[in-house]
Amino acid sequence: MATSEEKQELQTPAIVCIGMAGSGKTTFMQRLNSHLHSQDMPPYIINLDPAVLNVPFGTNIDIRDSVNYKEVMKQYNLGPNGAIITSLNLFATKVDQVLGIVEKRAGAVSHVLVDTPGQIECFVWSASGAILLDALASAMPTVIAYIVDTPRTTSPATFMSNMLYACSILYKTKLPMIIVFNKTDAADATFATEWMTDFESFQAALRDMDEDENTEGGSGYMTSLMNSMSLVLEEFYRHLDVVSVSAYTGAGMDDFLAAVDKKVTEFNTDYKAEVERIKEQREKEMEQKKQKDLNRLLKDMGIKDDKSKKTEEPAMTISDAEEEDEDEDEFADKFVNPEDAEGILDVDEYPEEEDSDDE
Ligand SMILES: Nc1nc2c(ncn2[C@@H]2O[C@H](COP(=O)(O)OP(=O)(O)OP(=O)(O)O)[C@@H](O)[C@H]2O)c(=O)[nH]1
Repeated sequence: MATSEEKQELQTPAIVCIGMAGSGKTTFMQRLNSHLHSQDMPPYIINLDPAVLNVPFGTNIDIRDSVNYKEVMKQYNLGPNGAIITSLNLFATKVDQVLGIVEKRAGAVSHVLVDTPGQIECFVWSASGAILLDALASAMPTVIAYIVDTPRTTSPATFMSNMLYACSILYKTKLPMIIVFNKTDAADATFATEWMTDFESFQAALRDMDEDENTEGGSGYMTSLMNSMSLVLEEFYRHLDVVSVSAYTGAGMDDFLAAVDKKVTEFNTDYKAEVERIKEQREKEMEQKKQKDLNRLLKDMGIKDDKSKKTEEPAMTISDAEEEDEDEDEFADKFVNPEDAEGILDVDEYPEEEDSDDE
């Protein structure tokens, strides 16, 4: 892994694509990938969706090479969402390894692109999602691209729900966010940018919705609730950059990259200190918890074996406990896809890393 000095120098942005199922994350990544390649700026690509069948572009690290989603479902008797969370948990046990590879590569690429599962909550609200995002953010400027399906967001009620979701992700991840209105070839996103910048225009849309009883949410209560919510969201909108793109036609890709550059500056000035503080606090808490658990274990084992020997000869030593941790790692290793000899490491790329970058 890179030293802390190298870490400070690493300015390659990581773009984490998050969005509701079908919003176009994968297609957007595909378009961004080809756009960057066309400008001689190849990115580094990570797929964190264990359940996706086909990824229409080459990936450098793919969770599916390390964790067999269907096997996880079978062995743990889990449904689709539980299996996604468990697969991410297993993958997160290797976060140091993954980060080591990304850090080595990141200096030679323009961007690190990360695709996530469409089941947003499985990633954003899971412990493993937080671990993976924290790890990325501690290594390089990390930006969330929240992809919105524009044609499906034209009603004020759906628009507000989507923005509230984005708002909760911003506060959960504490990372700079760009709202990407995708599919603008099918529906122009001007209405959305207007609603976000001009409170009056959103109020007018709400009034129209209220008058038309056939539209969703056309009740007085809903309109009044949304009126109040939109006031709350005004503050949220101030922290965002908004771009309109079409993953199909490629429109808006340069605007998106300009917004990323802006967010990288913001990350370095406003977010980095907070990310470091959270990381330190989490490490401290984990260390305290580990120590507490170990003390409790030693105490329990001592009482069980021989009370008089308790202080002189504990039944379990720290190294025993560490061995137990290693056993847990071996357990996680079993989920590494046997077809991939290198486990979590990209087979094509890992061997050449060793010579060139190790110093
Ligand atoms: N018209 C139009 N359709 C798009 C665009 N981007 C994606 N789509 C379509 O939207 C659908 C979903 O796209 P995906 O890229 O699979 O969406 P996703 O968010 O990755 O989906 P999940 O991984 O299931 O969450 C597909 O049918 C795409 O062809 C776009 O810019 N314009």
